[in-house]
Amino acid sequence: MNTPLIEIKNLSAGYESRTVLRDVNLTVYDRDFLGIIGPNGGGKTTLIKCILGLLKPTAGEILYSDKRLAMSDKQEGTAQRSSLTTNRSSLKMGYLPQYNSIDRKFPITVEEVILSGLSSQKSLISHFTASHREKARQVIARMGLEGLEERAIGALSGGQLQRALLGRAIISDPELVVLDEPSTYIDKRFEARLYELLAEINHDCAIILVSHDIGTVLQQVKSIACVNETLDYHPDTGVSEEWLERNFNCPIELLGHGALPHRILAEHKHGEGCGCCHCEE
Ligand SMILES: Nc1ncnc2c1ncn2[C@@H]1O[C@H](COP(=O)(O)OP(=O)(O)OP(=O)(O)O)[C@@H](O)[C@H]1O
Repeated sequence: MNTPLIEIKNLSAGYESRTVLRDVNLTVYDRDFLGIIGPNGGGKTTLIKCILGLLKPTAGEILYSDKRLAMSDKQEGTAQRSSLTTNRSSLKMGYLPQYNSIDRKFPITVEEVILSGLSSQKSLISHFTASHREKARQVIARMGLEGLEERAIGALSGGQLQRALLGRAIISDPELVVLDEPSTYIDKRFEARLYELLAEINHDCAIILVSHDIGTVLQQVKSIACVNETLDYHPDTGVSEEWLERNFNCPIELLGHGALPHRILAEHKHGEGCGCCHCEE
């Protein structure tokens, strides 16, 4: 997993005149499983938007892996150039957006949502082929959505909709999948399956997972970054409570609880720079 897929250098970003991210540096590797945690409003989604090209950074740059560059150097026997480029489309990415950003009234079925993950593989006016539909059928089965193919997304439960959106994110066999809070609205039964699926996908695809659930994230990922205006990267999951507290500006304790560790916040005064979830409620 030593080949960089994405290199973020000295990135700053924000909205109008407000800077949300400052001087962020991060490398995401081939088959990495990077967890992104951080307090509410710390800039996690903003970072993802920059990676996906939905928001232009105000400073710095993002470089993306281009396998074709590396391949052509190999075939031509020329010296290997850097296979990183500023061209975002050189890297195949899938994206599962935050649940609350989805318009559930949009008249589209489960099968259509999943197929839409293959839109870049056909022209705007051509139809999906039989092999596209077969791929969608396999993804629907993998997501446990059989029987719901023709159902409109407005008539799905929150968990079913999340699964349809995850199907859309992975149907194109991306090199990187970005998941923003994937377990929100997913029931406990499917949450275990979700992490199994992610482990399977991770055999040949890198994953960036944004989550508030620190305990679960630490169990699943290979490396971790905390975003709170700046980014603090940890190459493995052996983070200390001190590391978490420094990054969250808030006391945090990690507890072992059965098979799943979880977090509690130690007694503290809410407000005034405290970024803990409770203060947002
Ligand atoms: N489109 C926007 N226009 C203006 N400000 C925005 C916009 N989107 C986000 N922000 C602000 O930028 C800051 C960072 O937001 P962002 O969504 O990146 O944080 P986050 O870490 O993902 O938060 P959460 O954990 O609550 O999802 C917040 O203060 C938010 O209000």
